[in-house]
Amino acid sequence: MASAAASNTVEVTSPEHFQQQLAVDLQRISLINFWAPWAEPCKQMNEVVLELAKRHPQLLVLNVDAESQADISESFEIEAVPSFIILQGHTLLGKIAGADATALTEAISKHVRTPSSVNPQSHTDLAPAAAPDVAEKTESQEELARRLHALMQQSKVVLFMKGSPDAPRCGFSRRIVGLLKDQGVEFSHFDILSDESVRAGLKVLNDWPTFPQLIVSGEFVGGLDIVQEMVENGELKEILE
Ligand SMILES: N[C@@H](CCC(=O)N[C@@H](CS)C(=O)NCC(=O)O)C(=O)O
Repeated sequence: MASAAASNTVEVTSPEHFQQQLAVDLQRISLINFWAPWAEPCKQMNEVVLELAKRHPQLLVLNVDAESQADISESFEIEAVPSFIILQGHTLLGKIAGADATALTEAISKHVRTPSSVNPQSHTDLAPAAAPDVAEKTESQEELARRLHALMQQSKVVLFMKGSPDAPRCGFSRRIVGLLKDQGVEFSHFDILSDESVRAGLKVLNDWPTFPQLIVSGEFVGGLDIVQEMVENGELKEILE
């Protein structure tokens, strides 16, 4: 990583290396920073992590390149970068998804300063990144379907992705943005990480389990692989005419 590392910071090079680092002291609190070199929000959070490492010398900071260390990312169910895991030994204390510097700083202060008050949680106890609000809970299936159709028709080309075109939070989303920009396609976007109902609903509506999802004239076209193929065989240009 570009920033000068603090002495309690380690760049993880393999799952074995990761395990070795944790095993040195199972009482120690560690902060795992899942990041990617291409993601703008990670650059900003890497600075926050560096400051936290300096402020708390007893903390172990493990920087994990989420894509090159995919096995580690999968074992913590990391869906997007940046994401942070706080452990004591192998015990999960917390998970923070997204570039939320305040939440990360507060969580680290809590666990590092008062280790005896730590209340370990299991994976299932963890609050989701964004708790569903009341509107989400009370939205009926019909209302959600209407909202999804409206979102899919907000402009001729709509990209449902993780993050935004300027700050994608998944490599697949980053690549489709690059493809569309290379082709000079104008599009609007929706960050599915901001709305769990939209994320789940679109998978069902479009019968497609992943993101990105590209919509043209209100119709589902495909994910990254399909769009890549359509760029190569000229079909994307045809449907945009
Ligand atoms: N091969 C797929 C790759 C997309 C993919 O695997 N996306 C995953 C990771 S970003 C996903 O959306 N998983 C479901 C989810 O996160 O809700 C494509 O062509 O678009």
